[in-house]
Amino acid sequence: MSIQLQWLDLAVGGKQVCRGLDLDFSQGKVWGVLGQNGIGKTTLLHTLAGLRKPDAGNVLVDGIDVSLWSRKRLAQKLGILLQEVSDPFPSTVLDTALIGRHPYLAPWQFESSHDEKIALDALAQVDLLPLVKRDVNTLSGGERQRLALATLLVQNPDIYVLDEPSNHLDLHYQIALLDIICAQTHSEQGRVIMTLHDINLAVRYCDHLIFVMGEGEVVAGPAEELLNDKYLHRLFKHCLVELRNGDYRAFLPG
Ligand SMILES: Nc1ncnc2c1ncn2[C@@H]1O[C@H](COP(=O)(O)OP(=O)(O)OP(=O)(O)O)[C@@H](O)[C@H]1O
Repeated sequence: MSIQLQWLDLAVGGKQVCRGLDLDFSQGKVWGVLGQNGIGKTTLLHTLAGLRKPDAGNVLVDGIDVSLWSRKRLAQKLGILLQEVSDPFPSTVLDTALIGRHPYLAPWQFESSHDEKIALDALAQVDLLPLVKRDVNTLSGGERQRLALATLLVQNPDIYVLDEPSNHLDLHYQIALLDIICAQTHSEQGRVIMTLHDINLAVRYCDHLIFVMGEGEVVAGPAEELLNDKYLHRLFKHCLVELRNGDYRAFLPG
């Protein structure tokens, strides 16, 4: 499946996020969206997932405007991790993970043992099997984030749109979960598009980057073309020092 932005204009809260943005996500597998707090990264992600209308231009999924897809068909192709999840109703960890199967069920159809096996496999991947019967409202922040990512694995879309997937996760789970999610791009259609604040996670995982600079300016391209002083200093409004050890690259605040 393909996803493209065509002449996208987007503004929120009086701020221009992008202007005339053209982008074809088939050029890369794992895309990182970076920029300062409040610059419009979440707004951009919500727009490309069809949760918000652009001011002008289009988001095309398989060549069709995202607003014309049925939510159910779109959910089989594209899954989004929101920055904050809320659980207004009591639900177990397993029942929450099973929500990922809803795009594949008919109305009023109950989940089968096959659906449950898919959910249990995903919960095992994020080390939540011991907690399957727990109420989601009792989970820690990191456990809840692992459950949200497991629910997306159950949904199994081609395109993962992730708003700060490393939120609440300790170092071990940041790497473990991003390894699992990025491994989903092995198929021809597989894509990950994620906002990140940690430049070193972006260096580690992203082959393409989108820098949201402010006042409508967006720079996008292969990571190796964008990871340089010219852009990073402007992006972070802070000087960064680059460390290299063979192929390993890291950036520290100067
Ligand atoms: N409904 C709204 N009304 C007014 N302003 C809004 C609304 N929604 C978002 N904003 C503002 O739009 C700007 C962009 O918000 P957005 O959540 O896209 O930023 P972000 O780059 O994801 O930020 P962060 O890194 O802090 O998560 C922010 O200044 C936010 O306060």
